[in-house]
Parts: sequence; C-alpha cells; structure tokens
Amino acid sequence: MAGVRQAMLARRSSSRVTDAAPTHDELLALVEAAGQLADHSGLRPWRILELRGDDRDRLGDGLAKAEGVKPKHAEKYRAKARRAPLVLAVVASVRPKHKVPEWEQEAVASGVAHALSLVLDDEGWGVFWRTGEHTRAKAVHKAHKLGKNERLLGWLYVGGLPARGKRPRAKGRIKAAEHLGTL
Ligand SMILES: Cc1cc2nc3c(=O)[nH]c(=O)nc-3n(C[C@H](O)[C@H](O)[C@H](O)COP(=O)(O)O)c2cc1C
Repeated sequence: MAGVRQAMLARRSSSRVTDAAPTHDELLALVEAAGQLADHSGLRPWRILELRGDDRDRLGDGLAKAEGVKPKHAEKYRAKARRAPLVLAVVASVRPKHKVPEWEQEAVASGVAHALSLVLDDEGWGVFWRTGEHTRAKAVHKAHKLGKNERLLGWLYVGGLPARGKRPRAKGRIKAAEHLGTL
C-alpha cells in the first residue's frame, strides 16, 4: 500500500516533544496495529510498558543505580526519564530453548518497536527511541519488574510534536542502491 511507503519516507525521530501524549486507549489501537507484523510461530515475544507521571522516576532511579549513583543524587537521571510525557519501555519476552531461536524472537520485538514508532509518527506524535549503556543493567531490569527471560530493547519517548514540526532530515534520504544488491 502506497500509504505505508509514504509514512516511512516522512518518518523522523523527534528528540524534543511537548507535554501532549496519546491516551491509553489511543495507544492500545496503535499497539494493536504495530503487533501485526511477521512473527515466527506466533510467539508474541514482546510487551510494552507504559510509563507516565511518577512511574518514569522508576526508570530514572534504575539508571542512577546502574551508574552507582545514590537515590538522593538521582535527579539528573529522573530528569532524563522525564524528557517525554509518555515513555514506552520495549521488552523482548523470549521463550528459551524454543525451536524459534532467541535472536528471531528479539527481531520480532524490535520490529514491533519500529512499527510502533512509525504508526505514532504517522498519527502526528513525536517519537524518539533511546537506549544507553545501562539498558540491560540489573538495576534497570529490576526497576521494570522484568522476568528472567525478559530484556529491554530501550524506550520510545513519546509526546507532542513541537510547533516547528519535524526537523528536516540532516543527511537526506538513504541511498537505496547502496543497500540493495545481488549475490
Ligand atoms: C535501538 C535504537 C536505540 C537508539 N538509541 C539512541 C540513543 O540512546 N540516543 C540517541 O541519540 N539516538 C538513539 N537512537 C537513534 C534515534 O532514535 C534516531 O533514530 C536517530 O536520531 C536518527 O533520527 P531519524 O530516526 O529521524 O533518522 C536509537 C535508535 C535505535 C533503533
């Protein structure tokens, strides 16, 4: 469908967003759409955690702890986690020792995050996928109450698009011919 191609060509990450955010119900509809991608054996090896308000401080505190910073000095990390009104933690929930290897399951979870970024962008929201050296640190894992077979793929920071809209693409579009080859 041409609409998807146009949406991809128009997609841009927005590092700065306003305090507006999709509601829980709006988000549910977008997660439903993003979750329709190819999934070997239909394992659905992913989930998304919706962090709003003070819940974002759990992320900030987890990052501070991973860095070895005491809670009373965690303000800098809390502020980072508050850069958007809605932070979506992307979790790969893998089934170990399944005939579908773990890397394929993580590929599905990653695909969902990309698809969710795209549909959010297409609906007019600002989105920015962030990670960092502590994404898979124990303290961050615990802060998100993840299970033994779960791991984070980072966070989608979501909010309203600033009045100036999306930034123009600095390096232009990719050169497709450089990425498409034959044997
Ligand atoms: C898995 C993943 C993790 C990322 N982590 C960061 C990050 O921690 N910090 C950052 O500045 N950009 C990060 N990025 C890149 C931005 O989300 C964004 O894609 C980049 O700034 C390019 O902008 P564009 O998406 O508009 O082309 C990450 C992207 C992905 C896919």
